[in-house]
Amino acid sequence: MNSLFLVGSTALIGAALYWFVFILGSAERKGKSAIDLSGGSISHDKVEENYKQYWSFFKRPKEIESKESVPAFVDTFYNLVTDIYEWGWGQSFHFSPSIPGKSHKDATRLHEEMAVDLISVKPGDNILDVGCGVGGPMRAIAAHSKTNVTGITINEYQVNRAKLHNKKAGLDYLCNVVCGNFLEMPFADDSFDGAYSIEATCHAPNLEEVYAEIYRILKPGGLYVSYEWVTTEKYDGENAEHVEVIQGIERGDALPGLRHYDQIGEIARKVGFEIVKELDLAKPPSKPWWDRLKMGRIAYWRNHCLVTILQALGVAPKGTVEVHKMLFVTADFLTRGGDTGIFSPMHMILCRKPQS
Ligand SMILES: C=C(CC[C@@H](C)[C@H]1CC[C@H]2C3=CC[C@H]4[C@H](C)[C@@H](O)CC[C@]4(C)[C@H]3CC[C@]12C)C(C)C
Ligand SMILES: C[S@@+](CC[C@H](N)C(=O)[O-])C[C@H]1O[C@@H](n2cnc3c(N)ncnc32)[C@H](O)[C@@H]1O
Repeated sequence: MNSLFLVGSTALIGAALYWFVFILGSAERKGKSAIDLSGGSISHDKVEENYKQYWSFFKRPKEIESKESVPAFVDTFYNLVTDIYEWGWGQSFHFSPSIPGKSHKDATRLHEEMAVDLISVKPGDNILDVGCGVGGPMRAIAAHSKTNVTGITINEYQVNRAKLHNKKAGLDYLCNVVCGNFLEMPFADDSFDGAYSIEATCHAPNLEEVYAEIYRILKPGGLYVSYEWVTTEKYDGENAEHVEVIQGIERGDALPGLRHYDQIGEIARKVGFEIVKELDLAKPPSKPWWDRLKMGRIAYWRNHCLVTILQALGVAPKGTVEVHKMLFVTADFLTRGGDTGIFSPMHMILCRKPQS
């Protein structure tokens, strides 16, 4: 009787643990498990120190405004968050409008495919992914368009992750990744047929400099599309709640300062682009992009427990719990930005480099 009880309760605890770790929360394939969480290119014992260093940037706002220090600050951020993003969100580090009846994975892919459809490229063309992360969009875009995609990211750890995923997906013959700064790209003038950036150029202290670089590397007549993070027409700089939400988003997402939506077209024109189309993809009839963040709340709590246990066991580096907490708080600011309509992560701008 006693041994039957023991076997029964062990099986029950095992099943509960399995449910807690593997079933609870989003069911998407992430390709990264909690036991592999690292600090990117930062060594295990330096993660906590680097997290403190990340926060110290915000104590010296003048520094994150200077072009020279921003790439290092963004690089540190992505060393700290890349594994957590992949584990808890997937290989595409961006938002997309919810689509009734479709999974997050499908909605994400459709949002990515739309970018390459907009730049009207053909199979065999060479296109650039500006700020490519671990390459989720790049792989979807290469598979959909059969173009050769080169991705650039400032973070070396992401380069290695992206290359590994490209190989695993059998797409390394179309996808190439380089480590570099999008403010000074290692590419020749007029060398790409098209370019896109998905929620990446918001990290630039000066948008004009990235747009000028993209303009330089595009062939005349080439198209560039960007999904920009912006404050909308609803944002009021005198409203304390608005300011709190936007500052929260900037601090939790390594942003040197969010731009207002009406600055984007102006900057693109200034560097020489013709504006083909400009539209906030978050606006109705699109369904809320922030629904996914709201629905993930139970999973975040589960993740917090797991990260705490793994850090206590020495499996996850010291500092991981703090980084996870920061993201938890950021998710709330982003949701408030969406609910109030003062923020959009998908202000789309489609530009052409003139023929002459
Ligand atoms: C474009 C950028 C990144 C956008 C999003 C991909 C990420 C913004 C906030 C991130 C997350 C917040 C909460 C995390 C959660 C607490 C954790 O358990 C699992 C991962 C999160 C869901 C994480 C995932 C990625 C984000 C949604 C910026 C940086 C310009
Ligand atoms: C939020 S992620 C988006 C990644 C990818 N576009 C996606 O949607 O999955 C932002 C990306 O921009 C890159 N990035 C930010 N600043 C950069 C810079 N100065 N030079 C190159 N890449 C940069 C980051 O390294 C990261 O890969």
